[in-house]
Amino acid sequence: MNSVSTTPLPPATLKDAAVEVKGVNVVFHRRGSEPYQAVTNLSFTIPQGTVFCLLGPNGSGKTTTINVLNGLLRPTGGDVRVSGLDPTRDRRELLRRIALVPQETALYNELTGAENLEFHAKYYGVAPREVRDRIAHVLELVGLTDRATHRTGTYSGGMQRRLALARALLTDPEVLFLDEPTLGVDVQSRQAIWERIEQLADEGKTVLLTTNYMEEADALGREVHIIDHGATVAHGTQAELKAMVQGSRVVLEFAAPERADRARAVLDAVSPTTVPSEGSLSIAVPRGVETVAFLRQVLDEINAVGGVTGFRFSEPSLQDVFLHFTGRALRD
Ligand SMILES: Nc1ncnc2c1ncn2[C@@H]1O[C@H](COP(=O)(O)OP(=O)(O)OP(=O)(O)O)[C@@H](O)[C@H]1O
Repeated sequence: MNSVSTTPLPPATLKDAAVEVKGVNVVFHRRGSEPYQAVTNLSFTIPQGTVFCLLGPNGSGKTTTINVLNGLLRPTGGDVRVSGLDPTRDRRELLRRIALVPQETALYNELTGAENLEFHAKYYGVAPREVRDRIAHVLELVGLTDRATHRTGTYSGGMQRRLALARALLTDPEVLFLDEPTLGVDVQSRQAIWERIEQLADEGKTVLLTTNYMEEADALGREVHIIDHGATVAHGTQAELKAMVQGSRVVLEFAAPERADRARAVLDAVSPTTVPSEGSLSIAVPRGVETVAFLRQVLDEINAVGGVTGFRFSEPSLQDVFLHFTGRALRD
């Protein structure tokens, strides 16, 4: 499942690049306020048949980038190609080759799952003789065959997201854009969606997904591109990104979340901390001669706060990479 690779990325050639983004800028002009630069000099290439994660906090420009790629938004500057097409100029042709799963699933809650798919298939011109088979196929893919005749208003959030994915697959797209595909989804559905995404890439489809879940970016794909305030923070395979962060981390577990909060206030002065889960803190430990002195200082500080119930070392996560480059946690 986890496709972390330690080998460097081979350069994508123009021939096998499904998505190319070069120096893209997006500036929004908002009435009564200064122009707002939502995307700054963004560049990346996605080879065909791979999964690519755009990881960033809320408001970092992920949806804006997706809108540029599917031709909804013309960039202020830069160059974009999707399946070799210019998304705004060749939008009609582009829409035949791509599919988008937006954050809002926009299903018809009064219709059943199968009826939602049928409506979409007809709207997007799937050949009538193929509609039934395609619907059965995509329902099977997302594991919703047995709920096909139920109204989607009765589906859980995770099931609605899976149906939205099925809907996008009806037209057999070459490239799929998934905007935060597991936002607010339960753990089981999340796992099912991750598996489908990897399977799609194995079948030759190209998938760009946005997320602000670092676990998602860790679990999926060949390359992660981290953005903040619309600009690139770092990019590479998961292993390459983690290798950019020097040293191990110490994770401290506390008896209660309030204790962890108090310790964080104290320890942030020593080294920026992250919060892997409520009631615990993760602190970067410098390598080299200062390691022992650093650990002694941390232990002295938390001894004063009290309430520590556990202590372990851990290797860097993508959260740590984000913290390393921006000075703050992804989800702060
Ligand atoms: N049409 C618009 N006009 C003006 N500002 C906009 C417009 N669309 C987005 N923005 C601003 O651009 C920034 C990036 O927004 P965007 O929706 O791309 O972020 P995001 O990373 O997808 O966030 P989230 O994770 O919350 O979905 C935000 O500050 C947002 O308010």
